[in-house]
Amino acid sequence: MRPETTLETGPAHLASGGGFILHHMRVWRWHFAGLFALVVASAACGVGQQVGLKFLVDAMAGPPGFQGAALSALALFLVLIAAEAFLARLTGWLACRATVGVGVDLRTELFDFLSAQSMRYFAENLAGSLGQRVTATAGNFGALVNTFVWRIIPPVVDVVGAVIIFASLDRGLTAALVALILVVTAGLIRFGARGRPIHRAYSGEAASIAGDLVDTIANMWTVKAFSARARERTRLEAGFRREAASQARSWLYLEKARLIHDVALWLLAAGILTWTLHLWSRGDVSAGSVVVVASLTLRIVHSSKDMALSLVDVAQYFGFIEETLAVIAKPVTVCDAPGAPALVPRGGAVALDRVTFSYGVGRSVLDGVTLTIPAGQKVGIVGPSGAGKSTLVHLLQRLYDVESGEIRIDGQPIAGVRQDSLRDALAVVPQEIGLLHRSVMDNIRFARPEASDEEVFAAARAASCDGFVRALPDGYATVVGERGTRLSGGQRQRIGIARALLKAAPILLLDEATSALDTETEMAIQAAIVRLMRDHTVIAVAHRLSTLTAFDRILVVSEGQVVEDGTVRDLREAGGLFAQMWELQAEGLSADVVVDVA
Ligand SMILES: Nc1ncnc2c1ncn2[C@@H]1O[C@H](COP(=O)(O)OP(=O)(O)OP(=O)(O)O)[C@@H](O)[C@H]1O
Repeated sequence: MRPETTLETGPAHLASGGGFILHHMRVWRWHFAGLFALVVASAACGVGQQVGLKFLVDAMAGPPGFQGAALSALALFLVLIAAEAFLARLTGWLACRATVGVGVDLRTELFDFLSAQSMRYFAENLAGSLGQRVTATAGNFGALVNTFVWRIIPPVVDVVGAVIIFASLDRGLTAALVALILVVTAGLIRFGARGRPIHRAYSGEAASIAGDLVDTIANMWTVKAFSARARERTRLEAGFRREAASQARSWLYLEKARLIHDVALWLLAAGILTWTLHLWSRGDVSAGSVVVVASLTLRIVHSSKDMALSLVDVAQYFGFIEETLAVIAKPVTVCDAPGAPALVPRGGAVALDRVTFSYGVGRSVLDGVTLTIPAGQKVGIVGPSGAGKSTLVHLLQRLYDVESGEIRIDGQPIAGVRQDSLRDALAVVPQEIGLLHRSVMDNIRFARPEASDEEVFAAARAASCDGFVRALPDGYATVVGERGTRLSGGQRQRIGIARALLKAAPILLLDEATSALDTETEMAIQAAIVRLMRDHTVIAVAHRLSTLTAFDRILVVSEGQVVEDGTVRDLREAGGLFAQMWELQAEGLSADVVVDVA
């Protein structure tokens, strides 16, 4: 047996938001290197314009005349403005290509990891919130790149340019500028890092209420049927308010950073301008130098106005991405053993050896079950509701790992083979048929994408669905609606059965697969299954006992144990639980009543 504690932690780069982002940026490294060079060059042109302005003012301070120094300064000024704009547009183009490219990679990898999670994980996490997180990660990455490209790198280049230009004018001025910038930057980075838990809490709250909203919308029938619109509205409103409160905390934190930054910038501008004017009054610097200092200072003030906010935004985007990784990159609890071989099907014999399982804390749902089903046998599983029948079907697919004991298919422990190969050997029709929002044809063919149209039609005929499908507005091309909502329950079941028959796997698992059908259709399908699956193993959970008469053997499950095992005739004669259930059904009562009677 493979203990569930064996965890697949996933690639190391999923351990942190930074590692995850860098890993994907590395794939597009030339794009990002080019992007960085373009942003720096474009911002440098902006700084160069201020120098052009200085030359222009200094030339104007000389004798009048539209030529020589004035003309060169004007030309420099105009060329740099055009170059800045041109480089900025190239930056935009490259940023778009790199960002959307990485967005695809990020979502694909998150989906890979998500789809490897166990069914327990999906029972614990709402699909809507998981989907929202995957989508938002690409959005957050795009926002992160945009923030760096437009709001962080340009002011940094401005500051570096200012330091270089100021150094040519006055050492004291330069030292003061560098000191102030270092203090402000260090303060903002610290402030940004301290805000991370606040932004992370907001992201968690946002994903959770988004998932809740999707869940409520998906179950709108239940909401309406129980006149719960007002109740649900109140509950969701409370969720929105909680999210709003954590959004406000996150937002106001950003505003605080803005305030600190504004004060620091005012001090910077006031100090620099006063000092430069002082230098000019002493005749140490030219009027052009005062202009370049003033215009550069204003440029820093403007371009870095949102710098504080941007740094905190970056912390917020990181917070979002890390929160997503914390949820999605959870260690996988049901995973393939390293180097696990593929299952080699040899007819479809199934064996359970002292299998014990529970869904968590609490009593065992299956308790030391041992049984052997030879290849090709047709086995019906019956028993009261909640007895553990579906759980048995789940464990055979290894949707969960058993707690103790072992399940073998054709002599191979299922925990020791690759999960995909195990599921290749099984065709399953679950209680709730999950149909995709695609055509009937695509849904049936999902089992075997290479199947011909004729094979699809044959499977549909065997599952008694060819007739009604052809009567649909677009026949086999009719789109079934989200989760198959445009079809009746019985129609969905029959498409699910056609899909499983098309797969023609060695073992067919049916979990109340015909419960929504009338008895006549149900019996016709069960007979077709027994006929078509002559050489395959069939394990069918059923409530309507009469439909199992063509089966070789019946297992009666009750309270996590197989309590009876034999043919329909044997069990009816034995006078046990099965015989009681049979009699009650013959009298028209449901099997569940037996639980209370027994
Ligand atoms: N995902 C789950 N998480 C926790 N408990 C579960 C889960 N699925 C089933 N259970 C519990 O396990 C027990 C067995 O459930 P199971 O679905 O196997 O019963 P069943 O015999 O198929 O019932 P039914 O005939 O009503 O479909 C039940 O008590 C049920 O509440």
